[in-house]
Amino acid sequence: MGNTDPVISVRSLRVDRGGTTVLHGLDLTVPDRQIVGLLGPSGSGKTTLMRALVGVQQITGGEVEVLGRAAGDPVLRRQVGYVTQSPSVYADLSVTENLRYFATILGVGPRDVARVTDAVDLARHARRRVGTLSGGERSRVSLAAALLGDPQLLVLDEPTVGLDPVLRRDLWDLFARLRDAGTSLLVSSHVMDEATRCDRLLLLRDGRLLADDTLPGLLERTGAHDVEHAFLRLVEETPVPDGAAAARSPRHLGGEAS
Ligand SMILES: Nc1ncnc2c1ncn2[C@@H]1O[C@H](COP(=O)(O)OP(=O)(O)OP(=O)(O)O)[C@@H](O)[C@H]1O
Repeated sequence: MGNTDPVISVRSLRVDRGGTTVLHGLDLTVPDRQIVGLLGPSGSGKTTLMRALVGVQQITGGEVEVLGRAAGDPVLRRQVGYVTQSPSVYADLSVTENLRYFATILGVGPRDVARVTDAVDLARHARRRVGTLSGGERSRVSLAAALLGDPQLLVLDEPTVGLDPVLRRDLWDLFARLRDAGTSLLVSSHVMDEATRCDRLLLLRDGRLLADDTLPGLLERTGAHDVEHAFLRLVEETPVPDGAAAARSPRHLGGEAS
């Protein structure tokens, strides 16, 4: 893979969950060494797309390529770090104990534990049990675990949810440092103002991509003054596909399997 190749390339991706189509033929790319924001309301399909990228989601159709390989290829295990929405670390172990445990699974050494502890600025809490840390500190432990294999790509599912503005800013500063050090990041959020921290944006709604653009490009194209209004304009402009209107009618509400 050359330096200018995208780190993620998705073609005609379709995913059905519980008998319902939740991703409707997505086409998108994520460039190397950028922070790409995956923005969309709750239920728009962000987690499903991320699961497909890391190879844990069964897909109905299309192709998903990550770092030049099919998503889920075992070689990608160390090259792609994935942080899910729910905590993936043990509350009753210390920061270091957690990281040593995941380092053993990945086959990396203690030097990497120290490296990632410093990267997320948790050295002073290294001996604290994770259960006693704040929400933001706990998120950083999960992120540190994802950084252990020195991944080329980080896939982060709503990492700032529930954090106060200061912690959110600190975490976005950390993402920018990781990007500057050569990592590519795909970060999902339903907080539209986090768009300002991203190099590019993917706007998702009801399992369809409304935009794949930079923030300035998106604002210019829609004539909106912020991403929230750009999103609303795109929703107004986008024709409702056949079947989608019926699927949203009250008769169908609550009838979907989960
Ligand atoms: N296991 C499942 N079975 C059936 N439908 C599911 C399942 N998991 C998710 N869905 C549905 O798929 C759609 C997309 O869900 P997904 O979790 O990908 O959205 P999201 O954008 O990540 O939402 P949030 O921001 O709330 O996490 C939703 O309509 C959801 O109800």
